[in-house]
Amino acid sequence: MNKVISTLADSDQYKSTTFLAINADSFPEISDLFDITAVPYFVLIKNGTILKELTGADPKEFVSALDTFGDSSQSTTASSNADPAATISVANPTPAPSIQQEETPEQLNARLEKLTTAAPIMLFMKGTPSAPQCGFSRQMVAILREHQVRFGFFDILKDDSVRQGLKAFSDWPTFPQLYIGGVFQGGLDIIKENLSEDDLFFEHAIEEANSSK
Ligand SMILES: N[C@@H](CCC(=O)N[C@@H](CS)C(=O)NCC(=O)O)C(=O)O
Ligand code: FES
Repeated sequence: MNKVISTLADSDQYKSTTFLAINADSFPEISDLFDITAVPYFVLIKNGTILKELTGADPKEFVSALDTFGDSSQSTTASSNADPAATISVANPTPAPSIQQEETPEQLNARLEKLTTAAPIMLFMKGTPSAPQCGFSRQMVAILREHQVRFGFFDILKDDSVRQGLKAFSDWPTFPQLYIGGVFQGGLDIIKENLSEDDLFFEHAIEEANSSK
């Protein structure tokens, strides 16, 4: 999405749009303001009003939102994103369909597919990296930070469908859960074990994910 955003920012078509990217961890007051519970997260703002909030890495959806709301008048798009070596930002989950329209298992599956690939490395955790709600999630964040791994996250406490659905999706009953390149890697114990066998586990897993694209 970083590439998508910078391409759009450079194009003439969106020259009246301001693209801003922040590392949510460095600006907790902004993350709090937008109630960010996942990352990456995008907010479309015009004349001080939030028009749309998006999560996940879906360039088509992003451009279509821009085209729906953007016009030649002044508009601003804030995109959350991160500095290298820092935890990323934010986000409300892709909102589940409204209550009248119960989410079907297929829709949930599609949503999980998107969420698990929303960033190259995605952590599904209890709480947020800056405020983990469980020791296991806290430890996973500490390990990722110690290895200077840049990651997106999703707070499963904010969405019970994702919390329960992901257990079946990954065939793993607990959180935290780490995904690299959309591939489930394991929970805390597995990641610790992988690191004890290979200090460069993250680098290798990322390489593997890139080469199988
Ligand atoms: N040994 C586990 C620890 C994680 C764990 O036991 N998580 C529990 C308690 S936080 C959990 O997610 N339970 C299911 C749930 O809360 O939905 C690991 O390696 O990740
Ligand atoms: S929330 Fe109780 S052990 Fe994680």
